[in-house]
Amino acid sequence: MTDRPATPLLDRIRRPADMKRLSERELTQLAGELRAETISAVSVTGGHLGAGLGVVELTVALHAVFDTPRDKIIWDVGHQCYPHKILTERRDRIRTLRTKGGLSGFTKRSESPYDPFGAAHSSTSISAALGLAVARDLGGITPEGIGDTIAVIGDGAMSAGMAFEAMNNAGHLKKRLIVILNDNEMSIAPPVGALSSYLSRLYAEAPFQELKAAAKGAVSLLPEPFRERAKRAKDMLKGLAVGGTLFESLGFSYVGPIDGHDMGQLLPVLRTVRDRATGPILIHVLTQKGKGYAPAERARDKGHATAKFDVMTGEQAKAKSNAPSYTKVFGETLVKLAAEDSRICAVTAAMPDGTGLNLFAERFPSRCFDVGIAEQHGVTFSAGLAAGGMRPFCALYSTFLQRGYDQVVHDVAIQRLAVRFAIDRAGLVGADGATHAGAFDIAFLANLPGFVVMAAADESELVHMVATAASYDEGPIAFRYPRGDGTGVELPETGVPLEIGKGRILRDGGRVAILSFGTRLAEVEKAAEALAAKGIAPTVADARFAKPLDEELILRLARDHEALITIEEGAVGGFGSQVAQLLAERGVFDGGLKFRSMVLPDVFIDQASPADMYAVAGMNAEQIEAKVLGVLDVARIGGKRA
Ligand SMILES: Cc1ncc(C[n+]2csc(CCOP(=O)(O)OP(=O)(O)O)c2C)c(N)n1
Ligand SMILES: CC(=O)[C@@H](O)[C@H](O)COP(=O)(O)O
Ligand SMILES: [Mg+2]
Repeated sequence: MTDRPATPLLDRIRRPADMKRLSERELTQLAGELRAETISAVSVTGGHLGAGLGVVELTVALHAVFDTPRDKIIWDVGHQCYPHKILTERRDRIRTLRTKGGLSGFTKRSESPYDPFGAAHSSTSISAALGLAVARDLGGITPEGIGDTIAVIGDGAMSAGMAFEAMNNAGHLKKRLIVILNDNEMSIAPPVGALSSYLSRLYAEAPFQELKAAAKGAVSLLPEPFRERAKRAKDMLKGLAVGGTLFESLGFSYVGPIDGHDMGQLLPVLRTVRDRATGPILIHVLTQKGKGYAPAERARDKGHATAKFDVMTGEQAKAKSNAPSYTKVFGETLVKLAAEDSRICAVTAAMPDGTGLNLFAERFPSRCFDVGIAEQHGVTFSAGLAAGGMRPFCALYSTFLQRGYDQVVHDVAIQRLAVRFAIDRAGLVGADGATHAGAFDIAFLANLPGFVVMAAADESELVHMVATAASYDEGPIAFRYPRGDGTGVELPETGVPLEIGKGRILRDGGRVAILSFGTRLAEVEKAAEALAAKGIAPTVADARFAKPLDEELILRLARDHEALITIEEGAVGGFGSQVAQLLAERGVFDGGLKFRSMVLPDVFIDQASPADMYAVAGMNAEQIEAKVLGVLDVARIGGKRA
């Protein structure tokens, strides 16, 4: 008789309550199965792999020890939450991650009661956990009740100002609050900054943990022994001499560091904290990003984000494209310009590869600054560079620039400092969904006095816009471009600065003019072809600038056409609203111009492919065509009116 293979433990776990009776050995086994399931799922969907693999044991231990969803686990950023989703009633949908109609790649309140606070932008978890803890103590009511509130925050996310604002407040309020610092010595790129060095120094070399705990009278909080990965005793002892860790100075009890892959350390620490903690406590957990999957462990980014891949080899599916990405075009163009101009420097907030500034950093390390996840600081730091006579390019994703808005207004715009904002991931981005949509920057920049706001219609235009920004010293200037590959147009050898506030006409047509701002131009062109075939050839123009507007061009289009339609990859309040304001001010509507503005709809659009998201937004070629037919009141084939 052969032994039948045991049923995987994971198959018996639908929700955390099913884990309560498992032994430490079984929980360790469960973690192994959970890791394999996470790898298998992400191999099918693509997505954030490394961060989740690093917290598999921590996820199991937290759900085994705490009583979720009454106790609230708040995953910072949320990109590490796939194992958590598998354990919290979502395993059956885990292979729909990041797809249309599927699970979000981040935590999301509307998706599950086990996600008490949604995220995707970093460093919000401690504030949210503190808010929940205070609500609990004030008698706040939620469907599941509120027990412990636990923020799990990475070493990268911990570098952001928000995390410190929250700790400052928590140390003052002295509420029972648990912060788990998941220290894997990685952000997306290797972490930078003094805090990262400080955290490194907190690791121990010798049995300093017992010594430290004894010094604080907290030995009972610590399991024996704490020697794993111990390598930094001296600095720790120095820390003790001056009154403890930074976290203790902020009013937190500090426990750790402990090995976040060892259930034998995680479980007793979490149980002790659960049973004994009174005020705010920080547990410093050491983990390895990408843990347990060799291709991720080996990768430079530790498997931070991946396309679909072959589990056996780790080989990722490659999208075929004949065109470079906008990001690469930006990075390469800036490097060329910086070779000629020693005043050009570049700033990224923890996204050197994502913004293309890795190329700049390689070539001009002393002029490239990764400030960590610190967009607010990045903006004001750039303002300082500009005030000091440099030509800073502050390269941020549109969605993360939102973090630095007051700095854009107060530190840059009001002082008319010539900071160049390179705004990547403009418009809808696809699998990252609503949290990462670059929907608002046109509106929130174009309403600022003195700001120049451009959008590239293709990658060749982007080259010219980088050159325009480099040569513009009169004040702040921004140019936006989307995630992904360009259209394949030929690239100019060098960029030629554009005339500020001047657009261009691409096709002359008849009754209707379509004025595009940004990369919807390709869809507009397709629509124009289809319309021409129906005998309604439109005029097509590329505005290039949302501010200052090309008033002459716009007024001419309005005068010479029965209808004018604007289109942009942004929310209401942006380019179309600026045009409408101009037309209203100049009395153009009094003459009966039919005006339509195609903008992102007033909803947050969930993840899907960019094309599907733009279909939801009503902005693909067919929908542009329908808009034209509708405004001209032309019946569509099939009898439908637009
Ligand atoms: C405000 C903000 N800026 C940038 C990002 C992009 N981002 C996502 S994860 C990440 C790194 C986070 O590092 P860490 O907190 O250490 O987590 P790990 O991936 O190492 O687990 C960054 C920079 C973000 N999500 N939010
Ligand atoms: C979690 C996060 O915020 C980033 O990792 C983001 O997913 C990066 O997106 P890109 O793939 O567009 O660089
Ligand atoms: Mg990290």
